[in-house]
Amino acid sequence: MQPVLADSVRLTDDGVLILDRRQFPFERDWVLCRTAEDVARAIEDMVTQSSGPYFAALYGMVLKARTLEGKPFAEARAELARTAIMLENTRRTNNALSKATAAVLKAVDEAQDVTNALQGAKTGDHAYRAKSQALGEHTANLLPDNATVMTHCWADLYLTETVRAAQNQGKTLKFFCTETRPYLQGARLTAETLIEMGVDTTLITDGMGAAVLQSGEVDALVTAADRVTMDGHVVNKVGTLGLAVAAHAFGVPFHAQVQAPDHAAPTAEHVEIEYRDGAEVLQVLGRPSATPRVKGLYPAFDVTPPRFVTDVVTDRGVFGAGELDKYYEGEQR
Ligand SMILES: CSC[C@@H](O)[C@@H](O)C(=O)COP(=O)(O)O
Repeated sequence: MQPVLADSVRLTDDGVLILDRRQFPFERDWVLCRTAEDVARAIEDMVTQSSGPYFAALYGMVLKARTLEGKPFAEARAELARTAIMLENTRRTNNALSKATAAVLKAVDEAQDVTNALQGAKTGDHAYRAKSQALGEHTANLLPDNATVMTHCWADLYLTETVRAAQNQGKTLKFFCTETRPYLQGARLTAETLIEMGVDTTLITDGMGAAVLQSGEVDALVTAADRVTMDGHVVNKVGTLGLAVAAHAFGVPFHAQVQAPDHAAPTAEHVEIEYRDGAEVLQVLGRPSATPRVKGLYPAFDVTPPRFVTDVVTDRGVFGAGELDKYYEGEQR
C-alpha cells in the first residue's frame, strides 16, 4: 500500500493540491495553490515539508508556465527563471528546491518552449522517486535481519523506501522515532506512516534519544539529510547532531541518507542554515506551550561533522563520509 504522504502534492487543472502536513494525521485537509506564488507561500508556511517542497516546486513551475503560454520565448523564459528563484528562496537549507526548478528549466530550454515545463516536472518527479527507491535499498542492505532503528524528523520517501526494501528483503524492523519539536514531524508524520506500513513504532521525546541509544536496544541511527557537503558534513533537522554524537559515543552506526552529496558545497560554511521565527518553539500545534514572557530560538537545521557519521547512503550506494568524491567519479560536471 502506498503511504498517504507519498502522494501529497498533486497537479490539477485548477492548481497544485497540497496535503496540509501541519495538521496530519488529525485532519486530512488539502490546500489548493492556484499560482506559483501560492505554492511558495505554502512551502514557507510548512504546509508541506521534507521532500514535499521538491514536488511542490516542480508543479509550481508548471503553474507559472501555464500563465506564460503564447508569450515570446525569451520573455516567458525570464519570467520562469524569476519564479524559480522565488521558489528556491522559500527554504534555503535544502537544495532539492533548486534541483526541482532546474529540472523544469532544462526541459523548457531543450524544447525552447514553456509548455514543456510539464514534461520537465514529470521527469523530475520520476527521478526523485527512483533515486529515493535506490537509496532505500542501499540503506536496507545495511540493516540486520531484526533491526531496531532510531530516526529523527520525517525523511519522507527516503524512509518509506527504506522500510519497503527491508520488508521485501524479509527483514523485521522496529523503530524509535523522536517527536521533533516544534512541528512534531516525528510524532505525527513518521509515526503515522511507519504504522501505516506495519512497523512496530515507539515514540520518544527529543530529550530521550541519548538514553535510548545508551540502552543498547538500537542497531542503527538512520536519518535523511537536507544536504551533505563534499567533506561529509550532514545538514539535517536540528537535533540530528545530538543523536549522532550520542550514537557515536555508544557505538551505534549513523547512516545519513541523501540523494547526492552537494558538489556546490565543499564544506559546511557553504550551506545556509534556515532560522525560523523563534516564536514557533513557544507553541505546539498552534497552542502556546511556554510562558509568553520567554523568547524562543529556532535554527531549523544543524550540522553533524563527518567524524560522527558512519556513512552516507546515496542512490549510487554507500560512501564513507571522507570519500564522497567517489559519488561523482567518471562524471563530467
Ligand atoms: C528528504 S530530506 C529530509 C529532511 O528534509 C528531513 O530530515 C527534515 O529535516 C525535514 O525538515 P522540515 O523542516 O520539516 O522540512
